[in-house]
Amino acid sequence: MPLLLSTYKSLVVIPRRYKHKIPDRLKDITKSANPKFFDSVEYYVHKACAVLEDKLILDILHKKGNKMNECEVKTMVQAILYSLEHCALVLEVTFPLKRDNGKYEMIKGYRAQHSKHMEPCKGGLRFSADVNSDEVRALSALMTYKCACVGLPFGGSKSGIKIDPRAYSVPELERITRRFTLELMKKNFIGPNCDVPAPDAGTGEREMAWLADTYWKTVGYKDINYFAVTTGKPIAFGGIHGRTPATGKGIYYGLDFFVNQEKYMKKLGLSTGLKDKRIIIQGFGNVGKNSMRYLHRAGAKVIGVQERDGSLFNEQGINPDDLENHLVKTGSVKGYSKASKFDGDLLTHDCDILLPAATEMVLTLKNADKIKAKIIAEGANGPTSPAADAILQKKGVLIIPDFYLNAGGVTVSYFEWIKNLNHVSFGRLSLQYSNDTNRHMLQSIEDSLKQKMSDISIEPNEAFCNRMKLAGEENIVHAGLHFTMEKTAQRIKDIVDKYNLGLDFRSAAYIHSVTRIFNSIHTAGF
Ligand SMILES: NC(=O)C1=CN([C@@H]2O[C@H](COP(=O)(O)OP(=O)(O)OC[C@H]3O[C@@H](n4cnc5c(N)ncnc54)[C@H](O)[C@@H]3O)[C@@H](O)[C@H]2O)C=CC1
Ligand SMILES: O=C(O)CCC(=O)C(=O)O
Repeated sequence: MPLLLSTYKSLVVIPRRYKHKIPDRLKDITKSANPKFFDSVEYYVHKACAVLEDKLILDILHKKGNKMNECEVKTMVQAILYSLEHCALVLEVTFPLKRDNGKYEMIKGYRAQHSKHMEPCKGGLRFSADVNSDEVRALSALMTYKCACVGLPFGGSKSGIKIDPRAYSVPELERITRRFTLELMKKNFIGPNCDVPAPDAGTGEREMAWLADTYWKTVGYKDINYFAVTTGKPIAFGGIHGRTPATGKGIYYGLDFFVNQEKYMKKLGLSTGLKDKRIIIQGFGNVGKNSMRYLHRAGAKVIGVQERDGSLFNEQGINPDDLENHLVKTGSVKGYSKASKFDGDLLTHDCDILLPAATEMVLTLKNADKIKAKIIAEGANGPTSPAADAILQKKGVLIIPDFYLNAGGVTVSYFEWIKNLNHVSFGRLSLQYSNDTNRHMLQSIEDSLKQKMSDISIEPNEAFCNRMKLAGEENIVHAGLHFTMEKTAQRIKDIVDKYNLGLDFRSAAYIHSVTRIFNSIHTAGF
Protein backbone atom coordinates (compact mmCIF):
# COMPACT_ATOMS: atom_id res chain seq x y z
CA MET A 1 0.00 0.00 0.00
CA PRO A 2 1.36 3.46 -0.78
CA LEU A 3 2.01 5.77 2.13
CA LEU A 4 -0.16 8.87 2.09
CA LEU A 5 1.39 11.91 3.66
CA SER A 6 -0.97 14.81 4.07
CA THR A 7 0.90 18.08 4.04
CA TYR A 8 -0.54 21.52 4.68
CA LYS A 9 -1.36 22.02 1.01
CA SER A 10 -1.67 18.66 -0.65
CA LEU A 11 -1.51 14.92 -0.33
CA VAL A 12 1.87 13.42 -1.20
CA VAL A 13 1.93 9.77 -2.21
CA ILE A 14 5.08 7.91 -1.25
CA PRO A 15 5.42 4.48 -2.86
CA ARG A 16 6.09 1.79 -0.26
CA ARG A 17 9.19 0.39 -1.88
CA TYR A 18 11.36 -0.57 1.00
CA LYS A 19 9.03 -2.15 3.58
CA HIS A 20 10.85 -2.05 6.90
CA LYS A 21 10.71 -5.57 8.24
CA ILE A 22 9.65 -6.35 11.79
CA PRO A 23 12.04 -9.15 12.85
CA ASP A 24 10.48 -12.62 12.85
CA ARG A 25 11.18 -13.13 16.56
CA LEU A 26 8.84 -10.19 17.34
CA LYS A 27 6.08 -11.11 14.93
CA ASP A 28 3.86 -12.92 17.42
CA ILE A 29 4.40 -10.49 20.27
CA THR A 30 0.90 -9.04 19.89
CA LYS A 31 -0.43 -12.47 20.85
CA SER A 32 1.94 -13.01 23.74
CA ALA A 33 0.60 -13.08 27.31
CA ASN A 34 4.00 -12.54 28.87
CA PRO A 35 6.41 -10.80 26.48
CA LYS A 36 9.87 -9.63 27.45
CA PHE A 37 9.92 -5.94 28.29
CA PHE A 38 12.86 -5.10 26.00
CA ASP A 39 11.22 -7.00 23.11
CA SER A 40 8.04 -4.98 23.66
CA VAL A 41 9.86 -1.65 23.35
CA GLU A 42 11.73 -2.96 20.33
CA TYR A 43 8.48 -4.06 18.71
CA TYR A 44 6.94 -0.59 19.13
CA VAL A 45 10.04 0.96 17.55
CA HIS A 46 9.94 -1.39 14.56
CA LYS A 47 6.22 -0.70 14.13
CA ALA A 48 7.02 3.00 13.86
CA CYS A 49 9.98 2.34 11.54
CA ALA A 50 7.63 0.46 9.21
CA VAL A 51 5.78 3.73 8.69
CA LEU A 52 8.85 5.96 8.68
CA GLU A 53 11.54 4.12 6.72
CA ASP A 54 10.36 5.03 3.21
CA LYS A 55 10.29 8.71 4.08
CA LEU A 56 13.80 8.67 5.58
CA ILE A 57 15.18 6.97 2.47
CA LEU A 58 13.40 9.28 0.04
CA ASP A 59 14.37 12.39 2.01
CA ILE A 60 18.07 11.51 1.71
CA LEU A 61 17.80 10.41 -1.91
CA HIS A 62 16.17 13.70 -2.87
CA LYS A 63 18.41 15.89 -0.73
CA LYS A 64 20.37 18.44 -2.71
CA GLY A 65 23.95 17.26 -3.10
CA ASN A 66 23.24 13.62 -2.25
CA LYS A 67 25.85 11.43 -3.94
CA MET A 68 24.70 8.01 -2.75
CA ASN A 69 22.66 5.75 -5.01
CA GLU A 70 19.36 4.26 -3.93
CA CYS A 71 20.86 0.98 -2.77
CA GLU A 72 23.49 2.72 -0.64
CA VAL A 73 20.93 5.03 0.96
CA LYS A 74 18.58 2.15 1.71
CA THR A 75 21.38 0.09 3.25
CA MET A 76 22.53 2.98 5.41
CA VAL A 77 19.05 3.96 6.59
CA GLN A 78 18.20 0.38 7.47
CA ALA A 79 21.53 -0.07 9.26
CA ILE A 80 20.84 2.97 11.44
CA LEU A 81 17.28 1.89 12.21
CA TYR A 82 18.28 -1.67 13.06
CA SER A 83 21.15 -0.38 15.22
CA LEU A 84 18.49 0.91 17.62
CA GLU A 85 17.63 -2.73 18.39
CA HIS A 86 20.72 -3.05 20.52
CA CYS A 87 21.57 -1.88 23.98
CA ALA A 88 25.06 -0.32 23.70
CA LEU A 89 26.39 -1.35 27.12
CA VAL A 90 25.05 -3.30 30.09
CA LEU A 91 26.87 -3.50 33.40
CA GLU A 92 25.91 -6.11 35.97
CA VAL A 93 27.58 -5.94 39.36
CA THR A 94 27.34 -8.00 42.54
CA PHE A 95 28.76 -6.86 45.85
CA PRO A 96 28.45 -7.86 49.51
CA LEU A 97 26.42 -5.96 52.11
CA LYS A 98 26.95 -6.37 55.83
CA ARG A 99 23.48 -6.06 57.29
CA ASP A 100 22.70 -4.36 60.59
CA ASN A 101 22.22 -7.79 62.21
CA GLY A 102 25.82 -8.77 61.33
CA LYS A 103 24.82 -11.16 58.52
CA TYR A 104 26.08 -10.76 54.94
CA GLU A 105 24.10 -10.64 51.72
CA MET A 106 25.07 -10.35 48.06
CA ILE A 107 23.43 -7.42 46.24
CA LYS A 108 22.92 -7.30 42.48
CA GLY A 109 22.73 -4.08 40.46
CA TYR A 110 22.65 -3.06 36.81
CA ARG A 111 23.20 -0.02 34.63
CA ALA A 112 22.22 -0.24 30.97
CA GLN A 113 23.19 2.40 28.43
CA HIS A 114 20.94 1.90 25.43
CA SER A 115 22.14 4.58 23.07
CA LYS A 116 25.14 6.85 23.09
CA HIS A 117 24.12 8.85 20.02
CA MET A 118 24.26 11.75 22.48
CA GLU A 119 26.15 11.92 25.74
CA PRO A 120 25.81 11.92 28.65
CA CYS A 121 23.34 9.08 28.92
CA LYS A 122 20.46 9.90 31.24
CA GLY A 123 18.11 7.74 33.26
CA GLY A 124 16.94 6.88 36.73
CA LEU A 125 18.03 4.43 39.42
CA ARG A 126 15.36 2.08 40.69
CA PHE A 127 15.25 -0.08 43.82
CA SER A 128 12.91 -3.01 43.37
CA ALA A 129 12.87 -6.73 44.08
CA ASP A 130 11.78 -7.29 40.46
CA VAL A 131 14.84 -5.66 38.85
CA ASN A 132 16.54 -7.78 36.17
CA SER A 133 18.67 -7.29 33.10
CA ASP A 134 15.72 -7.32 30.66
CA GLU A 135 13.96 -4.64 32.69
CA VAL A 136 16.87 -2.18 32.88
CA ARG A 137 17.65 -2.68 29.19
CA ALA A 138 14.03 -1.91 28.28
CA LEU A 139 13.89 1.09 30.62
CA SER A 140 17.16 2.42 29.18
CA ALA A 141 15.73 2.11 25.65
CA LEU A 142 12.63 4.01 26.76
CA MET A 143 14.96 6.75 28.08
CA THR A 144 16.59 7.04 24.63
CA TYR A 145 13.21 7.62 22.97
CA LYS A 146 11.96 9.80 25.86
CA CYS A 147 14.90 12.20 25.70
CA ALA A 148 14.61 12.42 21.92
CA CYS A 149 10.85 12.91 22.13
CA VAL A 150 11.12 16.05 24.28
CA GLY A 151 14.31 17.23 22.59
CA LEU A 152 16.92 16.65 25.31
CA PRO A 153 20.56 16.17 24.25
CA PHE A 154 21.00 12.82 26.01
CA GLY A 155 21.38 9.13 25.25
CA GLY A 156 19.26 6.73 27.30
CA SER A 157 20.27 4.70 30.35
CA LYS A 158 18.79 3.15 33.48
CA SER A 159 19.98 1.49 36.69
CA GLY A 160 18.31 -0.97 38.95
CA ILE A 161 19.33 -2.54 42.24
CA LYS A 162 17.52 -5.76 43.00
CA ILE A 163 16.28 -5.04 46.52
CA ASP A 164 12.94 -4.30 48.11
CA PRO A 165 13.87 -0.99 49.79
CA ARG A 166 11.24 -1.52 52.49
CA ALA A 167 13.21 -4.50 53.76
CA TYR A 168 16.38 -2.49 54.54
CA SER A 169 17.28 0.12 57.17
CA VAL A 170 18.33 3.62 56.09
CA PRO A 171 22.03 2.96 56.92
CA GLU A 172 21.86 -0.27 54.88
CA LEU A 173 20.32 1.59 51.93
CA GLU A 174 23.07 4.19 52.20
CA ARG A 175 25.80 1.53 52.15
CA ILE A 176 24.18 -0.15 49.12
CA THR A 177 23.86 3.15 47.23
CA ARG A 178 27.41 4.29 47.95
CA ARG A 179 28.92 0.92 47.02
CA PHE A 180 26.88 0.75 43.81
CA THR A 181 28.11 4.26 42.92
CA LEU A 182 31.72 3.12 43.39
CA GLU A 183 31.06 0.16 41.08
CA LEU A 184 29.62 2.50 38.44
CA MET A 185 32.62 4.82 38.79
CA LYS A 186 35.13 2.00 38.37
CA LYS A 187 33.57 1.14 34.99
CA ASN A 188 33.02 4.72 33.82
CA PHE A 189 29.26 4.29 34.03
CA ILE A 190 28.70 7.53 35.92
CA GLY A 191 29.91 11.12 35.52
CA PRO A 192 28.54 14.54 34.53
CA ASN A 193 29.75 14.00 30.96
CA CYS A 194 29.09 10.26 30.48
CA ASP A 195 26.09 9.02 32.47
CA VAL A 196 23.85 10.91 34.90
CA PRO A 197 21.40 8.99 37.13
CA ALA A 198 18.23 10.38 38.71
CA PRO A 199 15.40 9.07 40.92
CA ASP A 200 13.07 6.34 39.70
CA ALA A 201 10.77 3.90 41.51
CA GLY A 202 11.92 3.28 45.09
CA THR A 203 14.50 6.09 45.15
CA GLY A 204 14.39 9.86 45.63
CA GLU A 205 16.40 12.92 46.69
CA ARG A 206 18.07 11.08 49.57
CA GLU A 207 19.62 8.41 47.33
CA MET A 208 20.71 11.06 44.78
CA ALA A 209 22.50 12.98 47.55
CA TRP A 210 24.37 9.79 48.58
CA LEU A 211 25.33 9.15 44.96
CA ALA A 212 26.56 12.69 44.35
CA ASP A 213 28.41 12.77 47.68
CA THR A 214 30.19 9.46 46.93
CA TYR A 215 31.29 10.77 43.54
CA TRP A 216 32.40 14.12 44.98
CA LYS A 217 34.41 12.62 47.86
CA THR A 218 36.32 10.20 45.61
CA VAL A 219 37.06 11.21 42.01
CA GLY A 220 34.69 14.17 41.74
CA TYR A 221 36.71 16.54 43.94
CA LYS A 222 38.89 17.12 40.89
CA ASP A 223 35.85 17.97 38.78
CA ILE A 224 34.35 21.44 39.17
CA ASN A 225 31.10 20.11 37.65
CA TYR A 226 30.73 17.27 40.17
CA PHE A 227 27.20 18.40 41.18
CA ALA A 228 26.00 17.50 37.66
CA VAL A 229 26.76 13.81 38.32
CA THR A 230 23.13 13.16 39.28
CA THR A 231 19.84 15.03 39.11
CA GLY A 232 16.89 14.94 41.47
CA LYS A 233 19.16 16.01 44.34
CA PRO A 234 17.94 17.94 47.39
CA ILE A 235 17.92 21.73 46.86
CA ALA A 236 20.58 22.15 49.54
CA PHE A 237 22.89 19.87 47.57
CA GLY A 238 22.66 21.30 44.05
CA GLY A 239 19.07 20.29 43.23
CA ILE A 240 16.48 22.34 41.42
CA HIS A 241 13.07 23.53 42.55
CA GLY A 242 10.32 21.40 41.06
CA ARG A 243 12.14 18.15 40.14
CA THR A 244 10.26 15.97 42.65
CA PRO A 245 6.74 16.78 41.35
CA ALA A 246 7.95 17.29 37.73
CA THR A 247 6.84 13.92 36.33
CA GLY A 248 3.34 14.39 37.77
CA LYS A 249 3.14 17.95 36.57
CA GLY A 250 4.26 16.90 33.08
CA ILE A 251 1.55 14.21 33.04
CA TYR A 252 -0.99 16.89 33.90
CA TYR A 253 0.24 19.17 31.06
CA GLY A 254 0.24 16.29 28.57
CA LEU A 255 -3.21 15.05 29.53
CA ASP A 256 -4.60 18.57 29.55
CA PHE A 257 -3.39 19.05 25.97
CA PHE A 258 -4.99 15.87 24.66
CA VAL A 259 -8.32 16.14 26.49
CA ASN A 260 -8.71 19.59 24.97
CA GLN A 261 -8.50 18.25 21.39
CA GLU A 262 -12.13 18.35 20.33
CA LYS A 263 -11.65 16.02 17.38
CA TYR A 264 -10.30 13.20 19.54
CA MET A 265 -12.66 13.74 22.46
CA LYS A 266 -15.58 13.57 20.03
CA LYS A 267 -14.26 10.24 18.72
CA LEU A 268 -14.16 8.96 22.30
CA GLY A 269 -17.56 10.36 23.20
CA LEU A 270 -16.05 12.62 25.89
CA SER A 271 -16.41 16.34 26.53
CA THR A 272 -13.25 18.45 26.28
CA GLY A 273 -11.29 19.53 29.35
CA LEU A 274 -10.22 17.85 32.57
CA LYS A 275 -13.10 19.15 34.66
CA ASP A 276 -15.17 16.28 36.09
CA LYS A 277 -13.22 13.63 34.20
CA ARG A 278 -13.34 10.41 36.25
CA ILE A 279 -9.86 9.07 36.77
CA ILE A 280 -8.45 5.87 38.28
CA ILE A 281 -4.78 5.84 39.29
CA GLN A 282 -2.57 2.84 39.96
CA GLY A 283 0.31 3.65 42.33
CA PHE A 284 0.32 6.42 44.92
CA GLY A 285 4.08 7.06 44.87
CA ASN A 286 5.95 10.02 43.41
CA VAL A 287 4.30 9.90 39.98
CA GLY A 288 0.79 8.83 41.03
CA LYS A 289 0.51 11.23 43.96
CA ASN A 290 1.84 14.27 42.14
CA SER A 291 -0.18 13.77 38.97
CA MET A 292 -3.28 13.24 41.15
CA ARG A 293 -2.61 16.55 42.89
CA TYR A 294 -2.49 18.58 39.63
CA LEU A 295 -5.41 16.73 38.04
CA HIS A 296 -7.50 17.29 41.19
CA ARG A 297 -6.66 21.01 41.12
CA ALA A 298 -7.82 21.13 37.49
CA GLY A 299 -11.24 19.84 38.53
CA ALA A 300 -10.86 16.17 37.60
CA LYS A 301 -12.23 13.55 40.01
CA VAL A 302 -9.85 10.78 40.99
CA ILE A 303 -12.45 8.17 41.89
CA GLY A 304 -10.09 5.26 42.51
CA VAL A 305 -6.54 4.63 43.74
CA GLN A 306 -4.95 1.20 43.53
CA GLU A 307 -1.91 0.53 45.70
CA ARG A 308 0.16 -2.56 46.34
CA ASP A 309 -1.65 -3.26 49.62
CA GLY A 310 -5.20 -2.28 48.72
CA SER A 311 -7.55 -0.17 46.60
CA LEU A 312 -9.80 2.78 47.42
CA PHE A 313 -12.92 4.04 45.67
CA ASN A 314 -15.12 7.12 45.99
CA GLU A 315 -17.38 8.18 43.11
CA GLN A 316 -17.26 11.79 44.43
CA GLY A 317 -13.47 11.93 44.14
CA ILE A 318 -10.59 11.46 46.57
CA ASN A 319 -8.58 14.38 47.94
CA PRO A 320 -4.86 13.73 47.23
CA ASP A 321 -3.48 15.79 50.14
CA ASP A 322 -5.85 14.17 52.59
CA LEU A 323 -4.93 10.70 51.36
CA GLU A 324 -1.24 11.55 51.58
CA ASN A 325 -1.67 12.68 55.20
CA HIS A 326 -3.30 9.34 55.94
CA LEU A 327 -0.45 7.49 54.18
CA VAL A 328 2.22 9.41 56.08
CA LYS A 329 0.43 8.77 59.39
CA THR A 330 -0.30 5.06 58.89
CA GLY A 331 2.18 3.89 56.25
CA SER A 332 -0.62 2.58 54.02
CA VAL A 333 -3.61 3.73 51.97
CA LYS A 334 -5.62 1.08 53.83
CA GLY A 335 -8.12 2.33 56.39
CA TYR A 336 -8.61 5.73 54.71
CA SER A 337 -12.03 6.78 55.95
CA LYS A 338 -13.15 9.08 53.09
CA ALA A 339 -13.20 6.32 50.46
CA SER A 340 -14.36 2.76 50.56
CA LYS A 341 -12.16 -0.28 50.26
CA PHE A 342 -12.38 -1.73 46.75
CA ASP A 343 -12.03 -5.48 46.45
CA GLY A 344 -12.12 -6.11 42.69
CA ASP A 345 -9.63 -5.05 40.02
CA LEU A 346 -9.77 -1.25 39.85
CA LEU A 347 -7.93 -1.19 36.52
CA THR A 348 -10.99 -2.63 34.80
CA HIS A 349 -13.54 -0.43 36.60
CA ASP A 350 -15.51 2.15 34.63
CA CYS A 351 -13.75 5.54 34.31
CA ASP A 352 -12.79 8.12 31.66
CA ILE A 353 -9.02 8.05 32.21
CA LEU A 354 -6.91 5.21 33.56
CA LEU A 355 -3.51 6.35 34.80
CA PRO A 356 -1.13 3.46 35.54
CA ALA A 357 1.64 5.07 37.61
CA ALA A 358 3.22 2.13 39.42
CA THR A 359 5.11 -0.33 37.28
CA GLU A 360 5.39 -2.05 33.88
CA MET A 361 3.21 -4.65 32.14
CA VAL A 362 0.00 -4.13 34.07
CA LEU A 363 -2.22 -3.94 30.98
CA THR A 364 -1.81 -7.25 29.20
CA LEU A 365 -3.57 -9.86 27.10
CA LYS A 366 -5.31 -10.95 30.32
CA ASN A 367 -7.15 -7.72 31.18
CA ALA A 368 -7.03 -5.43 28.11
CA ASP A 369 -10.41 -6.55 26.83
CA LYS A 370 -12.02 -5.69 30.17
CA ILE A 371 -10.65 -2.13 30.35
CA LYS A 372 -13.47 0.42 30.30
CA ALA A 373 -11.40 3.63 30.30
CA LYS A 374 -11.51 5.69 27.12
CA ILE A 375 -8.05 7.17 27.68
CA ILE A 376 -4.98 5.40 29.04
CA ALA A 377 -2.48 7.91 30.35
CA GLU A 378 0.78 5.99 30.77
CA GLY A 379 2.43 7.53 33.82
CA ALA A 380 4.58 4.46 34.51
CA ASN A 381 7.21 3.20 32.10
CA GLY A 382 5.99 0.33 29.94
CA PRO A 383 2.60 -0.35 31.53
CA THR A 384 1.05 -1.73 28.31
CA SER A 385 2.15 -4.93 26.57
CA PRO A 386 1.97 -5.05 22.74
CA ALA A 387 -0.96 -7.49 22.96
CA ALA A 388 -2.88 -5.10 25.21
CA ASP A 389 -1.93 -2.19 22.98
CA ALA A 390 -3.39 -3.96 19.95
CA ILE A 391 -6.62 -4.84 21.80
CA LEU A 392 -7.04 -1.33 23.20
CA GLN A 393 -6.39 0.24 19.79
CA LYS A 394 -9.08 -1.97 18.31
CA LYS A 395 -11.48 -0.90 21.05
CA GLY A 396 -10.82 2.73 20.11
CA VAL A 397 -9.00 3.66 23.32
CA LEU A 398 -6.65 6.64 23.14
CA ILE A 399 -3.28 5.74 24.69
CA ILE A 400 -0.95 8.60 25.57
CA PRO A 401 2.41 6.82 25.56
CA ASP A 402 4.76 6.59 28.54
CA PHE A 403 7.95 7.97 27.01
CA TYR A 404 6.14 11.19 26.11
CA LEU A 405 3.72 11.53 29.02
CA ASN A 406 6.16 10.91 31.87
CA ALA A 407 9.01 12.90 30.30
CA GLY A 408 8.45 15.82 32.69
CA GLY A 409 10.85 14.27 35.20
CA VAL A 410 13.80 14.01 32.84
CA THR A 411 12.98 17.43 31.37
CA VAL A 412 13.42 19.08 34.76
CA SER A 413 16.46 16.85 35.35
CA TYR A 414 17.91 18.45 32.24
CA PHE A 415 17.27 21.89 33.73
CA GLU A 416 19.02 20.77 36.93
CA TRP A 417 21.99 19.43 34.98
CA ILE A 418 22.32 22.75 33.11
CA LYS A 419 21.99 24.66 36.40
CA ASN A 420 24.82 22.57 37.87
CA LEU A 421 27.05 23.12 34.81
CA ASN A 422 26.29 26.85 34.87
CA HIS A 423 26.92 27.08 38.62
CA VAL A 424 24.06 29.55 38.95
CA SER A 425 20.34 29.11 39.53
CA PHE A 426 17.85 30.11 36.85
CA GLY A 427 16.90 33.77 37.07
CA ARG A 428 19.58 34.70 39.62
CA LEU A 429 21.31 37.11 37.23
CA SER A 430 18.34 38.36 35.27
CA LEU A 431 15.27 38.54 37.50
CA GLN A 432 15.88 41.83 39.30
CA TYR A 433 17.03 43.36 36.03
CA SER A 434 13.89 42.30 34.15
CA ASN A 435 11.63 43.43 37.02
CA ASP A 436 13.32 46.86 36.94
CA THR A 437 12.95 46.93 33.15
CA ASN A 438 9.21 46.26 33.47
CA ARG A 439 8.83 49.10 35.98
CA HIS A 440 10.79 51.46 33.72
CA MET A 441 8.54 50.46 30.82
CA LEU A 442 5.39 51.28 32.80
CA GLN A 443 6.90 54.59 33.94
CA SER A 444 7.86 55.42 30.37
CA ILE A 445 4.29 54.72 29.14
CA GLU A 446 2.92 56.86 31.97
CA ASP A 447 5.33 59.72 31.14
CA SER A 448 4.36 59.60 27.45
CA LEU A 449 0.64 59.63 28.21
CA LYS A 450 1.09 62.47 30.72
CA GLN A 451 2.22 64.69 27.88
CA LYS A 452 -1.27 64.32 26.36
CA MET A 453 -3.42 63.79 29.48
CA SER A 454 -2.42 65.47 32.70
CA ASP A 455 -4.18 63.25 35.25
CA ILE A 456 -2.97 59.74 34.57
CA SER A 457 -1.10 57.11 36.52
CA ILE A 458 -0.25 53.63 35.31
CA GLU A 459 -0.06 50.90 37.91
CA PRO A 460 0.74 47.25 37.25
CA ASN A 461 -2.36 45.11 37.88
CA GLU A 462 -2.40 42.25 40.40
CA ALA A 463 -1.56 39.56 37.84
CA PHE A 464 1.44 41.52 36.56
CA CYS A 465 2.66 42.24 40.13
CA ASN A 466 2.33 38.58 41.04
CA ARG A 467 4.20 37.54 37.95
CA MET A 468 7.12 39.79 38.85
CA LYS A 469 7.03 38.73 42.51
CA LEU A 470 6.89 35.01 41.74
CA ALA A 471 9.50 34.94 39.02
CA GLY A 472 11.85 32.62 40.90
CA GLU A 473 13.56 29.44 39.76
CA GLU A 474 10.48 27.28 40.39
CA ASN A 475 8.32 29.34 38.04
CA ILE A 476 10.94 29.39 35.32
CA VAL A 477 11.25 25.60 35.62
CA HIS A 478 7.48 25.11 35.44
CA ALA A 479 7.19 27.39 32.42
CA GLY A 480 9.99 25.45 30.67
CA LEU A 481 8.27 22.16 31.51
CA HIS A 482 4.88 23.40 30.30
CA PHE A 483 6.40 24.64 27.03
CA THR A 484 8.21 21.32 26.47
CA MET A 485 5.19 19.12 27.12
CA GLU A 486 2.83 21.21 25.02
CA LYS A 487 5.18 21.66 22.09
CA THR A 488 5.93 17.92 22.00
CA ALA A 489 2.23 17.02 22.22
CA GLN A 490 1.54 19.27 19.25
CA ARG A 491 4.31 17.55 17.24
CA ILE A 492 2.93 14.09 18.08
CA LYS A 493 -0.57 15.16 17.11
CA ASP A 494 0.74 16.59 13.81
CA ILE A 495 2.42 13.24 13.05
CA VAL A 496 -0.81 11.35 13.78
CA ASP A 497 -2.54 13.59 11.22
CA LYS A 498 0.31 13.51 8.72
CA TYR A 499 0.52 9.71 8.61
CA ASN A 500 -3.19 9.04 9.19
CA LEU A 501 -2.46 7.02 12.30
CA GLY A 502 -5.96 7.16 13.81
CA LEU A 503 -5.54 6.91 17.57
CA ASP A 504 -2.06 5.39 17.44
CA PHE A 505 -0.25 8.13 19.34
CA ARG A 506 2.42 5.67 20.46
CA SER A 507 3.60 5.07 16.90
CA ALA A 508 3.44 8.81 16.23
CA ALA A 509 5.63 9.55 19.26
CA TYR A 510 8.11 6.85 18.21
CA ILE A 511 8.20 8.27 14.68
CA HIS A 512 9.01 11.65 16.21
CA SER A 513 11.79 10.26 18.44
CA VAL A 514 13.28 7.90 15.86
CA THR A 515 13.42 10.72 13.30
CA ARG A 516 15.40 12.87 15.74
CA ILE A 517 17.77 10.03 16.70
CA PHE A 518 18.19 9.05 13.06
CA ASN A 519 19.05 12.64 12.11
CA SER A 520 21.65 12.94 14.81
CA ILE A 521 23.31 9.60 13.96
CA HIS A 522 23.16 10.29 10.23
CA THR A 523 24.55 13.80 10.62
CA ALA A 524 27.41 12.74 12.89
CA GLY A 525 28.30 9.79 10.64
CA PHE A 526 27.52 6.15 11.21
N1 LIG B 1 10.06 9.18 39.63
C1 LIG B 1 10.11 9.69 38.42
O1 LIG B 1 10.49 10.87 38.25
C2 LIG B 1 9.68 8.90 37.24
C3 LIG B 1 9.10 7.66 37.35
N2 LIG B 1 8.62 7.03 36.23
C4 LIG B 1 7.97 5.73 36.31
O2 LIG B 1 6.75 5.83 37.04
C5 LIG B 1 6.49 4.61 37.75
C6 LIG B 1 6.34 4.91 39.23
O3 LIG B 1 7.52 5.55 39.68
P1 LIG B 1 7.56 6.37 41.06
O4 LIG B 1 6.26 6.97 41.33
O5 LIG B 1 8.77 7.18 41.02
O6 LIG B 1 7.81 5.18 42.09
P2 LIG B 1 7.46 5.16 43.63
O7 LIG B 1 8.28 4.06 44.19
O8 LIG B 1 7.56 6.50 44.22
O9 LIG B 1 5.92 4.78 43.63
C7 LIG B 1 5.41 3.62 43.05
C8 LIG B 1 4.14 3.27 43.82
O10 LIG B 1 3.47 2.23 43.15
C9 LIG B 1 3.09 1.23 44.10
N3 LIG B 1 3.03 -0.05 43.40
C10 LIG B 1 4.06 -0.83 42.98
N4 LIG B 1 3.59 -1.90 42.34
C11 LIG B 1 2.24 -1.80 42.36
C12 LIG B 1 1.20 -2.60 41.84
N5 LIG B 1 1.46 -3.74 41.17
N6 LIG B 1 -0.07 -2.19 42.03
C13 LIG B 1 -0.35 -1.04 42.69
N7 LIG B 1 0.60 -0.25 43.19
C14 LIG B 1 1.88 -0.63 43.03
C15 LIG B 1 4.14 1.29 45.19
O11 LIG B 1 3.66 0.78 46.41
C16 LIG B 1 4.44 2.79 45.23
O12 LIG B 1 3.60 3.46 46.14
C17 LIG B 1 7.65 3.69 37.38
O13 LIG B 1 7.29 2.95 36.24
C18 LIG B 1 8.78 4.66 37.02
O14 LIG B 1 9.75 4.09 36.18
C19 LIG B 1 8.71 7.61 35.00
C20 LIG B 1 9.29 8.82 34.84
C21 LIG B 1 9.90 9.53 35.92
O1 LIG C 1 15.19 12.34 35.48
C1 LIG C 1 15.84 11.52 34.86
O2 LIG C 1 16.98 11.72 34.46
C2 LIG C 1 15.27 10.16 34.52
C3 LIG C 1 13.93 9.85 35.08
C4 LIG C 1 13.55 8.45 34.69
O3 LIG C 1 14.18 7.53 35.11
C5 LIG C 1 12.46 8.23 33.76
O4 LIG C 1 11.99 9.17 33.13
O5 LIG C 1 12.06 7.07 33.60
